[in-house]
Amino acid sequence: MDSFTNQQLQLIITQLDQAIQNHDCWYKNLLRVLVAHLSPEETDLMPDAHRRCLFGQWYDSSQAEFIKEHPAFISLGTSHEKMHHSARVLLQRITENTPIAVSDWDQFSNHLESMRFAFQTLRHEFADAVQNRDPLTEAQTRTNLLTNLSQQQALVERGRQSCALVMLDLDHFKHINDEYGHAAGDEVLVSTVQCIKSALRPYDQIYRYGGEEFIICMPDTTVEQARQAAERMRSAVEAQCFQFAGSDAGLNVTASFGVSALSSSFSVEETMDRADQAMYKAKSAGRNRVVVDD
Ligand SMILES: Nc1nc2c(ncn2[C@@H]2O[C@H](COP(=O)(O)OP(=O)(O)OP(=O)(O)O)[C@@H](O)[C@H]2O)c(=O)[nH]1
Repeated sequence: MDSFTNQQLQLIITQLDQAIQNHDCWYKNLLRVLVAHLSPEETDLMPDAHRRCLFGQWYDSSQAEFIKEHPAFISLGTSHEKMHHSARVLLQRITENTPIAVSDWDQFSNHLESMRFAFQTLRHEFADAVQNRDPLTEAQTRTNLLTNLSQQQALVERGRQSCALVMLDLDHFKHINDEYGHAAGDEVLVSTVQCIKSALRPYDQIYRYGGEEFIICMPDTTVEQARQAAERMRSAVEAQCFQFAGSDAGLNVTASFGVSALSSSFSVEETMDRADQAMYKAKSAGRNRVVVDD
């Protein structure tokens, strides 16, 4: 979800709502045809009926391109296709003027239910992502931080994977606000989060922990790998160059990083504390550096 912008998330929610509404209309019409033995829509009898309905057209369109790889979206497509195939079986009975078998109706109902469940799951996931996002930086808020970290710790405890936390804080950020204004400070925050996200893997998660402090959860990552990643982030942040009124030569910002392993030896809260302490050691040692918790 972190790879989607808020605008993309909002757009997909609107499109999903529209798709749900369209499907309800399609379903009402299907019932009408089945109950009153009317002639079915020709497109509903075609083997690729799932591509011809309004939802199918949207699903295959470039509008939905950016969520094509999302597992819940793929599962929605599968259940939608199955639902159309079983609806076609029912409609064929109407055209042949033969009774509908209860098993065929049950199969259709089950596929319809799975499809509606997939719709709701996807919508909920996207709405949840929007709700738990910091509107300025689009990093996640702290709402699900402890729950998500506890889940990661459970995987670590079962020996499934390693996991590392990286705490980072912009250096002398107050000076940027004081010297160039709050809007300039905001721009630095937004750009820095973008810059850090582009250095992360899709399943790493970045949370806004405080004003200019962020915490990154890196699943399947050892402390050494996290240190190297933090080092890459540190130099990417430092390479940014901002142009604000009064900063003719361009303004560079830096950040200090603390790295700690999420293990069974310490609680999630203690691990965050240790990453925080490592980050403060980086500040005390001169800032713009990465310190690993020892
Ligand atoms: N523009 C902007 N500033 C923010 C936001 N949230 C917090 N801040 C500012 O971030 C600054 C943090 O300052 P300090 O805690 O003194 O830290 P610092 O200046 O970065 O100094 P060090 O951390 O010691 O390097 C304060 O001036 C806050 O007002 C925000 O959303 N936007």
